[in-house]
Parts: sequence; C-alpha cells; structure tokens
Amino acid sequence: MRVDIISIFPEYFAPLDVSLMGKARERGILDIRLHQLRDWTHDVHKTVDDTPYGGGPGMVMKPEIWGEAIDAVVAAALAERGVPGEPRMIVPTPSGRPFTQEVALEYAEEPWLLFAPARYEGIDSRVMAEYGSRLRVDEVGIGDYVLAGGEAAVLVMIEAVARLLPGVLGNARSVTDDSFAPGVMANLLEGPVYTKPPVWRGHEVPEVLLSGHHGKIARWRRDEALRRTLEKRPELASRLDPATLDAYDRKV
Ligand SMILES: N#Cc1c(N)n[nH]c1-c1ccc2c(Cl)cn(Cc3cccnc3)c2c1
Repeated sequence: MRVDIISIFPEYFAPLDVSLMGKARERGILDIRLHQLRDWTHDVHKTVDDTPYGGGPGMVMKPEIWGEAIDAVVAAALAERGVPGEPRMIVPTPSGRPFTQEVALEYAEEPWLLFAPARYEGIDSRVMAEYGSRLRVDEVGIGDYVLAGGEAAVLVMIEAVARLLPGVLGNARSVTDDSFAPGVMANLLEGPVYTKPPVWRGHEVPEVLLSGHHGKIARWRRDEALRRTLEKRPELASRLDPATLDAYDRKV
C-alpha cells in the first residue's frame, strides 16, 4: 500500500518509523511518503493560511497551496512505476465521518491513500469540492474529543489500517481476534490476559487458564469478554447476537 501524507508538520509522523509500522515499511508492505505543505508556498514567509471570509475566529488554510501540493504529489506518484490509478483522499475533520474498524477495513483494501491533515480551522472547502469531482474524498474524524489538528487522526488511521494488511501482524496475532473485528468477536471487548508467574504479589492466574482444557478456556475467555462488554460498553452488547448473550454463563 502506497500512503502519501501532506502536512506542515511532517515530523509529527516519526512514529511511523518504529515498531509495526517501521517493520511494514522495511518489508515493503507499506510505502509511506511525507510531504511538507510549505514546499508549495511562494512567499518568503511560506504562508499557508489566511483570515476566513465572513469573519470569525482562527485562520483557514489557503486553497492554492493545497491544490498545488496535491497535484504535484499525485503526479509524482503516478510517474513512478507501480502506483495504481488515483488515490483515495482522506481529510481529517472534527465533523467528519466517524473512523471505525469498518472504515479501517474499507481503507485496507485501497492500494493508495492520500492523507491531508490540516491545522487552524481547516482547509478552504473548495479544495474538497475540486478533488471530490476527480477522486474519492472522505472527510473523517476520530472520536468525540477536540484535537489541535488532523495529524494525530492520521497516525491513528494509518496504524488501524496498516495492521490489517497481510504480513504486518505476523503469525502470532490475527486481526480476526480483534475486539471490533467482524465475526465471532464483533462488538465484544477483549478479555483479561495473563502470563508467568502463576502467582504475583498474591494474585493468582485463573485456574481454568492453567487447566490445559482448551474448550473450557475458550468458553471462559468468551464469558469474560461478554462480562466486560456488558459492564463497560453496554451499547456494544446491545448489538450482540441474542444467542451469544443466551449462551453467556452469567454465574451471577
Ligand atoms: N477536534 C477534533 C478532531 C477529531 N476528533 N478528529 N479529527 C479532528 C480534527 C481534524 C482536523 C482538524 C483541523 Cl484542520 C483543525 N482541527 C482543530 C479543530 C478542532 C475543533 C474545531 N475546529 C478545529 C482539527 C481537528
């Protein structure tokens, strides 16, 4: 997967050089390119923003700069061998489509993502109108809390998408076991996990996990996941298949 990110803070994406993302890049599973938006400015101050039409607080990012940057990044990528078609453009915005595991799965199918994380009050809306007629452009938000810009949202989305790509997680971990993955674990939170020693500061590992009885262990894990989901995220539990809830050995 090819990923282009245009930002005034490309250094914000240093975390993509480490851990899972770093290994995926080394193995060629992910090809992430960072671009400094200010490289497409034409004034000595490298200005990327201006006051909003109609007044109001804050500043708005200038359409000309973004237009030149997006055109140049897309053209350069297309000039390289092996970059397919046109990118899916993703613009983080506070009011955007909520980013969920379902959206991550959708993006993981894309060969090319172009992220446009902005700052200030956002990008002049004509940029989305311009590219919306040529590309698939999504305005996406992560969670109901206030960020200072779109870069953190891009980091979250790239990690959530990249870990779904074949070969990124390795054999030890399967995305089908994820808390929010479709299928059996859909809408179930993960249960508690334990490792050696069997007793730590007087806290014992649940006996069933030491029993070697795989059927009982699987049932215990599912019951714990259900218990946690009912306790912490009842709105998720309400989406569970009734048969799953009926099978839950509530032991209460
Ligand atoms: N907040 C949030 C949020 C979230 N939860 N996901 N994505 C965002 C996000 C994405 C892009 C920008 C850009 Cl550009 C500027 N801000 C700051 C801001 C915050 C509130 C109102 N106006 C601007 C962004 C926030």
